[in-house]
Amino acid sequence: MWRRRLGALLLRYPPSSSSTAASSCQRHHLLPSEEPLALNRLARLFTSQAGNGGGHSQKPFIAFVLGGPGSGKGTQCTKIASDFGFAHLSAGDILRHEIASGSEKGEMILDIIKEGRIVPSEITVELIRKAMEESNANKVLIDGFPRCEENRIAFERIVGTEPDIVIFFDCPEDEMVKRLLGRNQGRVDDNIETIKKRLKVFENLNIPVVDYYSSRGKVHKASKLFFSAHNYQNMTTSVSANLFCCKVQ
Ligand SMILES: Nc1ncnc2c1ncn2[C@@H]1O[C@H](COP(=O)(O)OP(=O)(O)O)[C@@H](O)[C@H]1O
Ligand SMILES: O=c1ccn([C@@H]2O[C@H](COP(=O)(O)OP(=O)(O)O)[C@@H](O)[C@H]2O)c(=O)[nH]1
Ligand SMILES: [Mg+2]
Repeated sequence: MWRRRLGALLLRYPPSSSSTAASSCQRHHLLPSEEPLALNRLARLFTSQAGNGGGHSQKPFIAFVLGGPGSGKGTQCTKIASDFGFAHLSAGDILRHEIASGSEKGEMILDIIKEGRIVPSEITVELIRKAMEESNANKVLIDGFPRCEENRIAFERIVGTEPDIVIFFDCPEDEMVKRLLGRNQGRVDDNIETIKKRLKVFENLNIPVVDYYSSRGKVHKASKLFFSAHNYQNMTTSVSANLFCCKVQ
């Protein structure tokens, strides 16, 4: 793993396309703090990772994707993965896959998910590490992880690296509840009792992770763009590009 370079992204999104991104943001009336930086900043972000010498070119570019339950992480990751050529690793999906395997570990994970609690870090990190290795990708979105500071510390210890960026979906609680109740995927945790618990866990344990990475200048916040069903249905490549550029100062 960690072998291929990041150049493909730059070839696909040269700085000259920045006017498309800018006009797209104007259409969506971003607040000043959420205005996109030029696309060449995005290009620089990736160039600096790709050009960081032998050591760095051997590890993938890692984006943690965080946000409350129902904030749109999975939906947007699918788009970003297809627009930017990232592998999309959803921590929740990986855990549900373990449940489906019928293993003893899976039974324990199911009990935890039903209650909206967080699965022990060693289990999740090991499953993510394996999935990263199997994907052999040079750009990875890790969706819905780390859920708490202990998760974050375990990832850094076991995988031996930090994320390059963190994308944070900042969505109002009432909107998240509405979306979860309408998700219709037959999930054991999309019921109002568990949703209330998940929202508490998000506030108390996940927000500190966002704050930690904010203080390290790694967080890119996406908010207004993703609230309306209209924007959601009309999401385009340039909007995904803006997402990467809305950096929290
Ligand atoms: N911007 C949006 N507007 C309206 N509905 C959305 C939007 N983004 C996602 N959804 C819907 O909300 C639900 C939760 O989205 P999902 O991507 O699964 O969120 P998360 O992974 O953060 O829990 C899904 O049914 C999805 O289709
Ligand atoms: O790193 C993770 C990711 C998920 N979960 C558990 O899996 C559930 C569903 O996670 P997922 O990311 O699928 O939910 P989403 O936020 O996308 O609705 C969470 O509530 C947790 O119980 C966990 O323990 N650790
Ligand atoms: Mg999800």
